[in-house]
Amino acid sequence: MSKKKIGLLVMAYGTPYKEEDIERYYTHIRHGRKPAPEMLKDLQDRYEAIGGISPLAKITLDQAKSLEEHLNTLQDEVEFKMYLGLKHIEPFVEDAVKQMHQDGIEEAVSIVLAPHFSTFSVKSYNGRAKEEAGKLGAPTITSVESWYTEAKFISYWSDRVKETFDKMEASEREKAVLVVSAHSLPEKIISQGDPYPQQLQETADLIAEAAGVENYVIGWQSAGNTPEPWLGPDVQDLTRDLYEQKGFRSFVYTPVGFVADHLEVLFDNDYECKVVTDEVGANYYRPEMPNAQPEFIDCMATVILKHLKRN
Ligand SMILES: CC1=C(CCC(=O)O)c2cc3nc(cc4[nH]c(cc5[nH]c(cc1n2)c(C)c5CCC(=O)O)c(CCC(=O)O)c4C)C(CCC(=O)O)=C3C
Ligand SMILES: [Fe+2]
Repeated sequence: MSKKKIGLLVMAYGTPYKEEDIERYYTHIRHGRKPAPEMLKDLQDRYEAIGGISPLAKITLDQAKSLEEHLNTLQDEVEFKMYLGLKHIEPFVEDAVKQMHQDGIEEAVSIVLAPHFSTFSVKSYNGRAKEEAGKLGAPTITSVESWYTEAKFISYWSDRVKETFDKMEASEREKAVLVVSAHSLPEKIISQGDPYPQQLQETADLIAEAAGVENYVIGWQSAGNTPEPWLGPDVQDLTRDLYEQKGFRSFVYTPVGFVADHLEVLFDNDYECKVVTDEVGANYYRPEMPNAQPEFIDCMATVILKHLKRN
């Protein structure tokens, strides 16, 4: 008898594949409203600054394929078949669910390539997937809602942080601070009881403890350009304040709300935060993102297998 097939729905943000895709991608992010020419230009310039286009499309696909392959080597009971579903560009989340349905997949497990739960991110991905599956009548999808407490996730980052601090001379280390960050969201999520800010704080506590780092803070980055208040402090302001008020001279940035090299890291950290550290004369460190490193793929596979055992 052949093994039971389980759909592995891997969901991620998505990125323009080529420069001409930037406008329609941005329009999709803005719920169908075209960006004003100066907003579009600003985004085009940021992509230009990181090499014209983001490496994210390739990395996401690599992560998803590696996860499928690794899951199929770790166990022999079921066969995982991967479907990639993106939030803001094709293949959309709905396309992936349609494809699973066409392929006769009856059961699926979904994971979002973002460790923390929020109503804005993980809930909307899973909501879209389940709505489409509901319309089609299949597959049944169970979802991993967050995975930031997975020991292999914490150790990925605490190992990188420890390596970074270990390379410093003792005198530098005394004046070094770890900045643990995620994508900012509108501040109103707090009054709505969203667990996102608390989950980032917990992540920071776990990483700092495991790495033996005493000086650490959480911060928010990449906030949207809208009049409403966004979660703060922003990592750039935070850098300046920590330099001026606390005397820190080395900054180690770990954007743990993301899992890949993309615009928000390559520009918002590696360019924007570095502008501030350069200006004040502080040292800038940003340990490697997980991307498709085997250690990280094994982390996500562990999360999936634990989830299936429980559900
Ligand atoms: C929570 C969250 C994550 C992490 C969780 C997850 O991964 O799901 C994330 C990741 C990403 N966000 C990305 C890109 C963008 N996000 C934008 C705008 C926005 N993001 C938001 C939220 C998030 N975003 C929000 C609330 C907005 C404002 C929308 C509005 O206006 O209502 C904009 C518009 C312009 C700008 O603001 O920069 C862009 C270009 C890329 C791809 C980068 C690349 O291509 O390399 C990635 C991985
Ligand atoms: Fe975003």
